[in-house]
Amino acid sequence: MQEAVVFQQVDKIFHNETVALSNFNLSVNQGELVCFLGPSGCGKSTALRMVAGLGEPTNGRVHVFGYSPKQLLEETNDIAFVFQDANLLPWKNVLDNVLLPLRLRGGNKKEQKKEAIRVLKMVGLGDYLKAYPRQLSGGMKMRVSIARALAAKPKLLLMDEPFAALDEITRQALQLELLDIWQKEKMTILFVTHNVYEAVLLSNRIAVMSARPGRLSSLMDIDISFPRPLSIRTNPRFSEYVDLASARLEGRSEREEVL
Ligand SMILES: Nc1ncnc2c1ncn2[C@@H]1O[C@H](COP(=O)(O)OP(=O)(O)OP(=O)(O)O)[C@@H](O)[C@H]1O
Repeated sequence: MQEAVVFQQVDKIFHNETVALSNFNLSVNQGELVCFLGPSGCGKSTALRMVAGLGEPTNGRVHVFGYSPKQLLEETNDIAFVFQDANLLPWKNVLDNVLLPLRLRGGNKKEQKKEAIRVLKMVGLGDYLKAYPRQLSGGMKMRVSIARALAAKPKLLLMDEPFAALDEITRQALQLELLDIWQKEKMTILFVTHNVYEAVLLSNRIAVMSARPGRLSSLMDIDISFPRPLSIRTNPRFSEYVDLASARLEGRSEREEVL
């Protein structure tokens, strides 16, 4: 299987001498959905931002599809980013928000519009193309943000706690939609969360990180088949993975773990 993202002995030390990552190693294969799970401040966002070309490692290397992230960002549309904040332009309607990055890039306008409408329908916003951000709920804004990322047809989607600010029902709906989209579009997804349930529901692998300075403390295969309906949460195997991930997150010893 081809590697999508590789962290090789990555250290990140900020100017104020904060050591955010120390000897961080991880290899993600194409088509995987990997969650970075770790305590607050352990360097999850720092790691993700480096993959997006927003910040360089102090030592070590990050490569994406064999290239440096900066090169990939400048020369291709292979990477898209979804943040916790939907970051929509309030004076543009839903369709235009999704179209904006495509328009900036140039190309066939008709095709771009067709693609923007396709992804907006996929995230359940087909009836809201002309609505403005102020007319949308938090969950709908996040859907627009996801649609905007998908419209670029990225090979790699980076998501930094995209559902953290949402209520539980909306969060669950979007988690399932994301899994559905991932299966349809077959891209690689890196997803940052500190929510153990979310990590187990979404991931085919979880990269558990230790408290700062962040290292990879454990890699967990989540061996539960897709599609995963919400009812999976009542499955004993799901609970076992949640217990195991929690134990690893808290740094408890293997003997105390459930699996
Ligand atoms: N630009 C910066 N300058 C200095 N320190 C920084 C900078 N960005 C992040 N840090 C520090 O690096 C550490 C890791 O931050 P990061 O945001 O990557 O953690 P995180 O795991 O994503 O946290 P959270 O789950 O709370 O969002 C933190 O101690 C943070 O204060």
